[in-house]
Amino acid sequence: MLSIKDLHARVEETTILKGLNLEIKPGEVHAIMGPNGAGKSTLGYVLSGRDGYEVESGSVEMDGKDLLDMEVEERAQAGLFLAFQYPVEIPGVSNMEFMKESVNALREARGEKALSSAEFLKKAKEACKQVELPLDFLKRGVNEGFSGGEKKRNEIMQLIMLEPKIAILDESDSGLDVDALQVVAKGVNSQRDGKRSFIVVTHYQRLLDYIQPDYVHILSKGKIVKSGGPELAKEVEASGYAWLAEAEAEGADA
Ligand SMILES: Nc1ncnc2c1ncn2[C@@H]1O[C@H](COP(=O)(O)OP(=O)(O)OP(=O)(O)O)[C@@H](O)[C@H]1O
Repeated sequence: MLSIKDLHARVEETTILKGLNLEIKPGEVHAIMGPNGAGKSTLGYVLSGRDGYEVESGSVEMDGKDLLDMEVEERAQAGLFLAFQYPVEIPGVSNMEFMKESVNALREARGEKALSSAEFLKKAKEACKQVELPLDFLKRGVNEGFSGGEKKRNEIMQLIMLEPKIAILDESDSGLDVDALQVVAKGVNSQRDGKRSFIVVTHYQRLLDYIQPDYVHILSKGKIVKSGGPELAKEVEASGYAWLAEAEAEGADA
């Protein structure tokens, strides 16, 4: 589904991703952990085609198509969903208008019929209920005045509505209280259908107690240096990242 090969990318003059490889098959959940500044958010931004992030070399294919060659909207139309670490506010545009436009644009791109207002509202109400957001949120400006936890619930609501093929959730546990964390995890789990894939960027093992990943990867200095199963997240929780520096020192000595 998503195949990242030897990806090198820079922001401004600094190369951040330095040979990143990652293969994601349909239905898989991959957790990405790693020290601050490792390049985790950069990976999400590069995949989503954010301005200012320049690919130097390597390739990213989604369902066999060159993702890096696509415009931002084309990436979304191809089925990529990126939940930003700090979702943007769009004052003056209601959540409802924004979501309806987005959902129908994607449905059109998939060759599906646009949802009528009534159909959209029904689906949106169900999604709000699922993430425990009051319906009033649909009338508010996009992310306007939302608390951190509300923004995250809103993102998961968008995920449920947009039905992407692959979702990248960045720092999904940042600032979330335990209840919100569980709501987010429940929302994600409800979208796991054996076909949809997820990349979950997290610092904390506790999120992975609720969202069971198939694979855990450690990103350090712009590349994945270790991959394993859920037990790898438990190791990180227990012993931090000191072993990374030791492994690098050993590598340098060898
Ligand atoms: N505009 C920029 N100009 C120069 N360097 C940048 C820019 N944006 C990000 N960086 C650098 O890129 C590196 C990787 O940042 P990134 O946010 O991807 O790390 P991260 O692994 O997500 O970190 P964290 O866990 O702290 O969120 C950092 O050293 C950061 O300072």
